[in-house]
Amino acid sequence: MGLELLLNAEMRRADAMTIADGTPGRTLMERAGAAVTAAVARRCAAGERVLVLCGPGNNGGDGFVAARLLAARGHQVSLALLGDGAALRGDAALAAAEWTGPVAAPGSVAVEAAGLIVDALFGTGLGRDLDGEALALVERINASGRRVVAVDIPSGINGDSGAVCGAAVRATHTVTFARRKPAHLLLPGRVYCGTVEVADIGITDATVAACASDAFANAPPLWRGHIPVPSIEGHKYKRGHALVVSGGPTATGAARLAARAALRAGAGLVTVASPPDAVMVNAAHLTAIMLRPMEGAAGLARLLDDRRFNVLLIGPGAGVGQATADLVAIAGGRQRSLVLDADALTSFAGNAAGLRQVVASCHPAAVILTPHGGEFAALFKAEDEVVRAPTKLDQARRAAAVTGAVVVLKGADTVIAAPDGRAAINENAPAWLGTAGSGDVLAGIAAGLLAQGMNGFEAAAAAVWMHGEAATMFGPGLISEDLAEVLPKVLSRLMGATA
Ligand SMILES: NC(=O)C1=CN([C@@H]2O[C@H](COP(=O)(O)OP(=O)(O)OC[C@H]3O[C@@H](n4cnc5c(N)ncnc54)[C@H](O)[C@@H]3O)[C@@H](O)[C@H]2O)[C@@H](O)CC1
Ligand SMILES: Nc1ncnc2c1ncn2[C@@H]1O[C@H](COP(=O)(O)OP(=O)(O)O)[C@@H](O)[C@H]1O
Ligand SMILES: [K+]
Repeated sequence: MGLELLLNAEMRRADAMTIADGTPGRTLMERAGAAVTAAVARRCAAGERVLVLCGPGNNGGDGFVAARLLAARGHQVSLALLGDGAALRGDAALAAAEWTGPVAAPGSVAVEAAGLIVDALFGTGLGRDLDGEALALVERINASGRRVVAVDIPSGINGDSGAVCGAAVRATHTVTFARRKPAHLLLPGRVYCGTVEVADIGITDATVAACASDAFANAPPLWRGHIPVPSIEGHKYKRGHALVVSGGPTATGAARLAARAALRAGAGLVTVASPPDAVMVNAAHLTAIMLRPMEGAAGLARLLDDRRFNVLLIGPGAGVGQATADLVAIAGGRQRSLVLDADALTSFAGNAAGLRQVVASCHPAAVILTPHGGEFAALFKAEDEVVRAPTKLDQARRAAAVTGAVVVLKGADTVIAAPDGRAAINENAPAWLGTAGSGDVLAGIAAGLLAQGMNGFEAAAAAVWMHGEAATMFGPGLISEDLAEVLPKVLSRLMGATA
């Protein structure tokens, strides 16, 4: 199954195209119900009690199909319908007509008595917050502690944003169709889904390609072909030289974390540019990484006269204020690839337009911005269309469009967005990656990949994935210093897979 993600409207279009191409909607619903049935059957012994809760739309239709097929397999199935059976329309009405068992009202069923619950209340058609009977039912499902298989999306989760609309079913497993939706990856939706399975219901890859809008799950097939593989004929200068700007004497560690990650990610050389009063602190801790003194923006400008510095990373430990904004502006005018993180971003709080100018002055070199949620909110506080975008995916995409940079909006569900509209949602970061300094390491990995000539979007997406993978491989107890040391294992797996 491809990595494309389908928004609600795109999924509706894919359904409609498939129907127009000759597969009746009722057939799609039958396949969807069959996939749910198989998922339930894998979790329940024959004869076990299954409660199917159906809603008023086609999600409920899938539930009626599953109920019929589960009963035919010998399960004890009871079914409740939210709303009036006579109000069912289209395929859902046809599926309901084939269910010959009783249809109960939700208020009259003992949710706790079920071995497993099938949640077929709402899917991609959820139109507003749950209230009244729907809200009460979802609360009873969650209080029951029963296993729940959700059809398409746990009811109450918005498929585009992953947001909880009033309340949402906490599923143990979710069966979705054709491709995953953003809500299966974005928080909080992802944690409500349990495990997620994608069932093929006959929507072709060509139909998905025609309907999808360049949003993907972040995984190696998106960028593996761009990962630089060192050549026997190469040398260190062919692998790029990253310059990482250090903070003052009491704030040098962040730059060194980033510098080491850039070197481990494969940059041929890495130099830390240090304020003069921090040079001895940095010198005491650097070995393979080189060190140059740098006095303010004029000092940075002089260093950048050396064309071999092809990537610059500013932000970790830099301090918020005009001095850091000046460093960024100087770097921008020199057409080098840039990674801007942390304080470099906050120094442009409310001034995304200023950052846009810097990005434009780097062209055609790539610029990657790596804000966490707080830095993002500060940077874009004057850009209504960014901060008010309805989903994290939209926010990152609009931020990329506004600045012209690749934006990495971090979190457990990091979104990477390019100005051309491509976007990826990351899902491999373990919770223990949220540790002091791990963002500095991410910025360093991105700089290391850019130094080797990777394009901005691919470098950013690969960096985020490698960062998550390194943390997963290391396991709990991780501190930021550990991340770069696991990168060789991550890289050799990636390169092994290209061979
Ligand atoms: N042909 C198709 O379009 C297919 C659709 N499929 C299923 O159909 C689902 C989408 O069906 P629909 O578009 O009918 O949408 P849903 O079944 O997700 O929900 C729409 C229905 O719920 C009501 N509703 C929405 N929000 C509500 C709320 N907060 N409180 C109370 N009522 C609310 C709407 O008025 C409407 O009746 C998918 O998630 C998938 O499960 C599958 O059967 C595959 C084929
Ligand atoms: N709960 C979490 N689960 C997974 N990854 C997380 C979690 N919290 C934070 N991260 C990741 O950890 C990194 C933290 O970056 P950042 O907030 O800049 O921290 P720092 O400033 O300490 O370097 C980001 O890559 C982010 O995506
Ligand atoms: K559902």
